Amino acid sequence: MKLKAALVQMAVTSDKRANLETAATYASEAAEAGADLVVLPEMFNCPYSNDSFPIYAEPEGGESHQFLSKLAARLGIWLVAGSIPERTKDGKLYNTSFVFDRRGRQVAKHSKMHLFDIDIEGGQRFKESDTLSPGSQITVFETEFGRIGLAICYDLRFPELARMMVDQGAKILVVPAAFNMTTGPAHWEILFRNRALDNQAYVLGVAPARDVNGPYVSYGHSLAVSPWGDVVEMLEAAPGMILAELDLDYVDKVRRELPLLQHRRHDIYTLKQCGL
Ligand SMILES: O=C(O)CCC(=O)C(=O)O
Repeated sequence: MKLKAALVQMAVTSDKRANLETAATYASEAAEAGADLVVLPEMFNCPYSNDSFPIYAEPEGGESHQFLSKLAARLGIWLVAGSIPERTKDGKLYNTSFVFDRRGRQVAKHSKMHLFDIDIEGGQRFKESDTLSPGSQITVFETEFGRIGLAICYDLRFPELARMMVDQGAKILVVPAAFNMTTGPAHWEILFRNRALDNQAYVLGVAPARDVNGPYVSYGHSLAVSPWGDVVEMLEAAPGMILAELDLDYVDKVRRELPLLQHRRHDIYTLKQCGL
């Protein structure tokens, strides 16, 4: 079974409505080209900054959520709606990705579990935990193509999380993300290829286009990696879209021929999900 995925590397501005419209334009183009699944970047409706998150934050069911739900229904696509700052009833903020099915129903929601607090000498600094709270759910959702796992940006650096999504049946991992000009050139492609190899899964990374005048300069380089670890397609820094065909039978073939997931020594070590 095959599905067509569209990876939308859009320019993100400080105008929320304009960002939603840009996402809709790409999604319409993708649907016209036969895309089954459209993926938007991390924080696609808001500048990536701690100053902006509280201002742009919305509850589940807010303006962006309604817009995206209608968009998915109108186009008849699966929509992994990048991420937006979400405000919950208790007033906390999360970096949250909503997923809508072809009828516009929300079928999943992932809040970034690992907050991006780094301070690289002479390079990137950021402290998401100044404004955001971490999510605590591992997110896998069911489609007619099988299960898809969802993580956000820095979450990708934690191989345990990817492996747990795969243990829950995911053959595709979708990662809205926004690496920067310090860690992007150094680690972006390696990490995506690593997770694909570790788990023999398709891994999709979707970033905002680079804006050198923005508060946070995105590395871009949205990419699709195959379960064999090949980069199927990768963009550079400019706005654009990848349309990639994902072959789920190929995932099965790679896992059958090189059965590393079955070769694990569960008698020696194990990965367990903690009760909350
Ligand atoms: O892990 C990285 O290097 C970048 C992560 C990041 O930018 C994020 O989580 O938003």
